Amino acid sequence: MSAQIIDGKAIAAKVTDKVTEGVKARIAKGLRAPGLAVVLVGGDPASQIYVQSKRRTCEKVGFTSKAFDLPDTTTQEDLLALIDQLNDDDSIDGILVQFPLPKSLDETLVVERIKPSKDVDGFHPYNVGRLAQRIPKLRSCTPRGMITMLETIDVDLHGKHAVVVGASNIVGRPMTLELLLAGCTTTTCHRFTSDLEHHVRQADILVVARGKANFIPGEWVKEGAIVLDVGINRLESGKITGDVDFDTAKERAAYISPVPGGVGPMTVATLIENTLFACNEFHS
Ligand SMILES: Nc1nc(=O)c2c([nH]1)NC[C@@H]1CN(c3ccc(C(=O)N[C@@H](CCC(=O)O)C(=O)O)cc3)C=[N+]21
Repeated sequence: MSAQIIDGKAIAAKVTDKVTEGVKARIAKGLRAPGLAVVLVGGDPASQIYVQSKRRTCEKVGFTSKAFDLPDTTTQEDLLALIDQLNDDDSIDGILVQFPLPKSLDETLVVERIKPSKDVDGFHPYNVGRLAQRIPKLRSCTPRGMITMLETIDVDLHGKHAVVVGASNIVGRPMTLELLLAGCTTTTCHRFTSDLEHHVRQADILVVARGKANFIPGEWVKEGAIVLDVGINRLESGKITGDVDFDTAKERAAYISPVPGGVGPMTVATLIENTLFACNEFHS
């Protein structure tokens, strides 16, 4: 049996269509369009591609998108001053500062400076804490996007064993919190996990955010599992691949998300969804 492929690109398109409707509804009521500020510091080529895709999607759904491209030499004070200015700007509902930042800048200070109501990445400790206490407001885009993917599958998550491989602040940890909120029993694996294979083999829901091609062999995937692959690894051939050995995993899984065309597009769609939410809920 071969798994059903979870088409992240198609699900993301549905999400952004819904946001387009939401923007139109605002305009029809005489309200302003939502505004997203996208801040990029330095010229990392991968970041430039992601940022472009976010800006393009903003325009497609009718948002006002403000681009800030700052040089590598930007100081901490300069960046914090820009965030203060955007926090006070009534035409801006969401502030996205693309990560990773150049090493001279402190990502924690930056995240904590963004007003929680404009934190459309869902990285601020306030928003992560809300999720941890089952009262989410703005939710981290990649984890929330994966929950949207799971909602398209006819499966009851209650009591399912979800195993998350990776414990980063932006994906692994908030994904564990999302799955816990959804009623799963959760296991989080990380660099100190002693028997990764044992844990992965137990997973009804397997989420992998490790950043290493073919990190999870298909034979480890439980028969009938749902597999969500967050990895984006560029091979020497130029091809992009995930963290799971897709070809063998798809023979065992019931559902599996591909790379590209899986979780990645959902991240962008959720950012857009979060910006409309912030606009309607907090700023109007
Ligand atoms: N403040 C901040 N927020 C982020 O959300 C954030 C960030 N920093 N830094 C980098 C990561 C990475 N990320 C991706 C977004 C879209 C795709 C995406 O759309 N990928 C496509 C294309 C892949 C490709 O061709 O490169 C796909 O998987 O099909 C991937 C990765 C957001 N991130």
